[in-house]
Amino acid sequence: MKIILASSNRGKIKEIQELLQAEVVPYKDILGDITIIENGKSFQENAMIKAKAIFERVPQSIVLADDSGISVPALGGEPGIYSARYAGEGATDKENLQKLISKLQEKNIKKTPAFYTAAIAIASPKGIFTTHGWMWGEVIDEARGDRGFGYDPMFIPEGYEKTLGELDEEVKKRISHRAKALRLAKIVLERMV
Ligand SMILES: O=c1nc[nH]c2c1ncn2[C@H]1C[C@H](O)[C@@H](COP(=O)(O)OP(=O)(O)OP(=O)(O)O)O1
Ligand SMILES: [Mg+2]
Repeated sequence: MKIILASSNRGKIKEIQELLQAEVVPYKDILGDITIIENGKSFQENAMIKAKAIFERVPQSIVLADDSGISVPALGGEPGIYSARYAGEGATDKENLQKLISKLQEKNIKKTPAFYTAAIAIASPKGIFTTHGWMWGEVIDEARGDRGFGYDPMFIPEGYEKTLGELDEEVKKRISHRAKALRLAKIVLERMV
């Protein structure tokens, strides 16, 4: 079964290709660049917007989208659904990470609880389905290590002492928000054939 991935984030594409035991093709390989406006009010809405935008252009296919981000309760839940544009529209991963580090530093917070959320949407001829996954841990006021992507160098998962930038990639594959949401998505995909 071929799955079209409605994402242009390389870190996500790599993780999803490794986690789903199926042929996963990024939409850009089929359709080229498309601008999708993520103006939903939740991770779930944004995942559905992305999945539908690609499905409309390739009907009869199976399209999977991921909308995700990190939330810090001590900062009122920031950046949440705005994670990709925290440092402004078109900001890089490094700029967003630096902005979150600066916010913690401004408040003299060295370490505070945080969680990642992933919403997966699957658009298919059988309808649209969504799943979620979460990963709890803490964020720190500096970046350590260069594994993973996005906010990973400042995120320490619960039960560990190192950041996802430092930990073996196998750890993230086992416990991440995306891994958990994809485990549920696989159950949906099994019923597509
Ligand atoms: O496991 C993760 N490890 C580190 N950072 C992460 C992770 N998961 C999401 N994030 C961050 C990256 C980005 O700042 C935002 C996702 O934003 P989001 O709109 O879903 O993705 P995106 O714009 O990068 O790619 P696309 O929409 O094409 O899938 O949250
Ligand atoms: Mg996005």
